[in-house]
Amino acid sequence: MIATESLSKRFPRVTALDRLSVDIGAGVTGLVGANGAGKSTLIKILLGLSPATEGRAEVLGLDVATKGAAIRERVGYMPEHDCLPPDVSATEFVVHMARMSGLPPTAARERTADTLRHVGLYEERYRPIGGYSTGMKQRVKLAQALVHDPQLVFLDEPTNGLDPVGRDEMLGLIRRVHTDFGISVLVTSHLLGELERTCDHVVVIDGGKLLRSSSTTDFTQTTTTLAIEVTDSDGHPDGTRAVREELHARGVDTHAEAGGLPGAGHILLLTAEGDATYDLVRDVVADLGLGLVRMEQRRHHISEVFSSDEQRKEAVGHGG
Ligand SMILES: Nc1ncnc2c1ncn2[C@@H]1O[C@H](COP(=O)(O)OP(=O)(O)OP(=O)(O)O)[C@@H](O)[C@H]1O
Repeated sequence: MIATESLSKRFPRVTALDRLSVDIGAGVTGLVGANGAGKSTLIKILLGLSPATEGRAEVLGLDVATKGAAIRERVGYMPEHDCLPPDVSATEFVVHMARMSGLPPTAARERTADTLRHVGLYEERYRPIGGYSTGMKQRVKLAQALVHDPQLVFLDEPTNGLDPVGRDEMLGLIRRVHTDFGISVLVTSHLLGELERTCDHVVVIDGGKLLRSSSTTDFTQTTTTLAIEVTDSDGHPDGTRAVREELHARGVDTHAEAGGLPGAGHILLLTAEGDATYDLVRDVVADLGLGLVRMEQRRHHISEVFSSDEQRKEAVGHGG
C-alpha cells in the first residue's frame, strides 16, 4: 500500500524525516511517535501535498512526487486539527467534500448518509457543526475522509481531545472502517497502548527515523517471565509464601507481583529457563500439596519499546 525509500524532509531548523524506509501493507497500521516525531510530515508527503527533500515514496503504486492528485482520489485524509466550518450541518459539509472529490450529486448524498450513519451521526446530521462536541466533530472529520470510498485512509491523531469513552468509540469505528468496508487505514497516535488493540501492524518513528516496524503480535510477544499462582491448604495457610520459600531452597528466586489489584500479591514472578523451570514449579507445588491456579508466560506491552528512553516515555499519555 505504502513504500518509502530513504525519505527525508528537512526544514531550515529541523529534520522532520530522516532517511525513512518502510513498507506498509493492507490492514490497519499504527504510526506511533512522540509529538514532533514526523508523523504529520510523513502523511503530507504521502498525499503529495508537501515535497520530500530526498528519497522517494509510493502510495498504491503511485509516485508521490508526480501523482499527488491521483493519490488523493484514492486516499481519504482526516487532518489532525479542527478544520470544520461551524455554521453548516454535517450533511452539507460531507456532501460538499464528496462533490469535491468528484462524486455526482445523487451519489454524494447517498454516500454521505451512509458514512454519517457509520460514524454514528445520523440523528444529528442536520444540526450545525458549531454545536457539536469534540467527539462528534472528530466523527465528521472521519466521515469526510471516507465519503468517496477510498482504498486507504490516513487518520492523523483521530483520538485527540477525546475522553476515554470517546477514544474507545473512535478506535472501534476505525477498526470497523477496515472490517466493514475493506478500507486500509494508517492511523497516527502518540499513545502507544491504544494502537496495541486497534492495529495489525505498528510503525514507530522517533526524530524522523524508523525505530521499529512489525506486526502487533510481534510487539506483544511473550517474555521469559513466568507468572504462577497457587491455592492455600490446611497445611500451608499461605501457599504463595510456602512455594516461594521452597523454590528459594531449590535455588530459584521469585518476587511477588506488584500492583494495586486485589490478589496481585498472590502472583509470583520468576524467570523461566526452559522446560526445567516448569517441571520444578509443578513438582514444588505438588510436593507441598497445593493446587496450581495458573502458570503462564507474561507478554510484552508495546509501550516497553520506549521504556529505555525517558524522553519518549514522557510522550506516552501527553496530548499532541
Ligand atoms: N512547515 C514546517 N516548517 C518548519 N518546521 C516544521 C514544519 N512542519 C513541521 N515542522 C517540524 O518538523 C518536526 C516534525 O513535525 P510533525 O508535525 O511531522 O510531527 P508529528 O509527529 O506529527 O507531531 P504532532 O503530533 O505534534 O504534530 C517538528 O519538529 C516540527 O516542528
